[in-house]
Amino acid sequence: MPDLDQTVRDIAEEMRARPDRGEVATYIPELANVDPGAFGIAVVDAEGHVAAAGDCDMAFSIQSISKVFTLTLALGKIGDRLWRRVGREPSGSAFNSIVQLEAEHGIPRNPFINAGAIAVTDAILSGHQPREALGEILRFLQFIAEDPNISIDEKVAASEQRTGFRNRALANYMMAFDVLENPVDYTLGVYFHHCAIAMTCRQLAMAGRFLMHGGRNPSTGFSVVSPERARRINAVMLTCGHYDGSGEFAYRVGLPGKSGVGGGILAVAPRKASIAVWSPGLDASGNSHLGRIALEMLTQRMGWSIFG
Ligand SMILES: NC(=O)CC[C@H](N)C(=O)O
Repeated sequence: MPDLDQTVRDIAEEMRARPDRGEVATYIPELANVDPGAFGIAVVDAEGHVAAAGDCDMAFSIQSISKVFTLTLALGKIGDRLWRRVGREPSGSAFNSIVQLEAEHGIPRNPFINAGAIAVTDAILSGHQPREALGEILRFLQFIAEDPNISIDEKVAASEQRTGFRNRALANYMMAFDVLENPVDYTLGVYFHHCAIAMTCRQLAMAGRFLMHGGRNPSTGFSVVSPERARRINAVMLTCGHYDGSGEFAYRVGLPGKSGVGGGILAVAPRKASIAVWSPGLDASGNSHLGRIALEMLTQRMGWSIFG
């Protein structure tokens, strides 16, 4: 098998040189200020070794990648009852689409499109103050990444608060079907802030370790979730983690993965690695353009596709 450190360094070098970088998201104004030339990658293997290169220690806005962690927390809180409020089928439509909600009685297709993630955030909130729910999410990330230096980028959160009209529409629409239980402003406040959590590739790859190890944090031995739950979260990441680009991602990369409009992707090679990549330019589905290409190279060179 090729050397992981060398492979990761090679990929970072190739990505840095590429002229095709995609388009940085501008609908959240603060995200538009990010350098499209950035590229970072970090891989934690089954032995806990970290291979990292490029801008792997630069913090970026994790955006929808946070939805993997909120899903994990919500399942921990209310278990399979969560699936009464949100489905687990791919949507085949954009991350912020509203069209399916009317026909499907306000139940979002899956926990990774915006509507679904807002419903998941509402389940975490369950009567608590927004500050408490947000603290819980942040502490969970710090715990699984074993790093207290993970925080919310308040500028990004404020920028999305100001411009999040579509998300407000989605939340109000679900409220009309009684799918949400807390005041819309509370739920959206927590949602905007957890999307605005800033992390480096290294921190994110560390945070994803429990998903490659049957739900266990390999260095501490602590069980974060059961093996069955880890498998299921991976399954939803594979089928829904890249919105209407999920089929393409499975076809090209062959791993469960979750993208965010900040340009990050967290991918899981079960029993082999937890991987984070970051390149801010996006493709037409709102997924990192070079992030996906880098992951495709990595899985090909390391032979890590779950499809053999
Ligand atoms: N795909 C994403 O990362 C979207 C998350 C972003 N906070 C939004 O709600 O639009």
